Amino acid sequence: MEGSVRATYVVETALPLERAAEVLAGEQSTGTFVRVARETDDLRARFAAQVESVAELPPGGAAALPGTVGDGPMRRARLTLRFPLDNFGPSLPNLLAAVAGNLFELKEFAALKLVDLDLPAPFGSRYGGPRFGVAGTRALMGRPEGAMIGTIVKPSIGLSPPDLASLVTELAEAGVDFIKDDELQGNGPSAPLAERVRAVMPVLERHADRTGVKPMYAFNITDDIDRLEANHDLVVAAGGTCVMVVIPNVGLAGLEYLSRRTQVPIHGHRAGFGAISRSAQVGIGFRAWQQLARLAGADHLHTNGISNKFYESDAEVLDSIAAVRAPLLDLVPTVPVLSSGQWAGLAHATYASVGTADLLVLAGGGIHGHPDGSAAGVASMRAAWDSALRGETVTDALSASPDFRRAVERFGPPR
Ligand SMILES: O=C(O)[C@H](O)COP(=O)(O)O
Ligand SMILES: [Mg+2]
Repeated sequence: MEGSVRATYVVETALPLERAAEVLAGEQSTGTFVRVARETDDLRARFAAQVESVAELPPGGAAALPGTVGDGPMRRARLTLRFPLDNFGPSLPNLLAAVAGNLFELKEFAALKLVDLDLPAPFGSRYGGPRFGVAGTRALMGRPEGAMIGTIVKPSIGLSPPDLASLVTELAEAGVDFIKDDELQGNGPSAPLAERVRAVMPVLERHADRTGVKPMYAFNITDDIDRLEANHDLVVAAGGTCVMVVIPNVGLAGLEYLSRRTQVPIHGHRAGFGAISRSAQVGIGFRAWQQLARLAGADHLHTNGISNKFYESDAEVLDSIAAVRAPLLDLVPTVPVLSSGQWAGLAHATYASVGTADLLVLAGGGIHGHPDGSAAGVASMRAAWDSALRGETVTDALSASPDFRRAVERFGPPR
């Protein structure tokens, strides 16, 4: 099969950098720790991964990964390997064995993080990517332009289905575009998926009959793979227009399985992603990972937002949003989902940095924690985003919107 995959890593090692790169390339393609009998030059020429570039970086200063060997000074580098596509074919699980497999355990490396991927066209042919993306999501939620404003049900767990129905009624009347279950609310016995669907969908259907707009509700259908289809069907049969999965928990193969069958957009939550990405010394960076999630079918993908409650800096968040918006193998564009500690006061700064309204901006605490309640929280978000999109200043927005002014009393000064 023609073509190759380029994988870029940030590594740290006490070995000479070129030697370390060769170890990595050999171990992850044809080789092992010694040259073996049938590893002919011809075989290596066809299947061995090639070192494409090694660029030294300033030292990172972080502690070496456990078990690292070597006495020499640690050197840090960005290195790119090229893997023949023939080694694994356009299969995401098998690609991962090569570009993100045993290599994390090699003792020659004090740091090793996969930071980017360049995948050839056959991946786009095999994986359909998002079925709905930005345009399909906008059409279903009845928001042809402007920022898509959404919320997460909070409290995350504990609301009874009738309480949930009453919250959804308030949010729909306030003009929210999107509501989602929290990732913590899956199919627990206190509020099973089927009961949540039965509570929420009649509210949204009645609202749609009255207004012509059905806010999108992402039901969290995360579960074992053999339950995903039935969970999806339950939502769709009741008129639901979105399903959510926690991608690290169902895995790329689970997401892909669902994507082949789905009749509605898939909201991709990234809870757990921090375990593979937070360390600068080991794991997979968002630029690489988001490509896999998009190929496997994520219509919406969490990127965090600026000034979030997690560890990522604004620069990292903005890079993640840019990564999701960058074209990938002719796939339909995925919607970046800005979530985590978001509220109205971040709208102007976010829009100034990203320059697009093709975003799903979610505020949980930032809406339900509004001093005047959830509806006022939605109104504050809408006022701030509409103002930002009109090119006004935060001060303009504050003087025009009492709900935004009240939000500031609770959440502090806007950015
Ligand atoms: O699932 C999410 O995206 C988070 O629960 C965000 O919640 P928050 O807006 O209250 O931080
Ligand atoms: Mg959450």
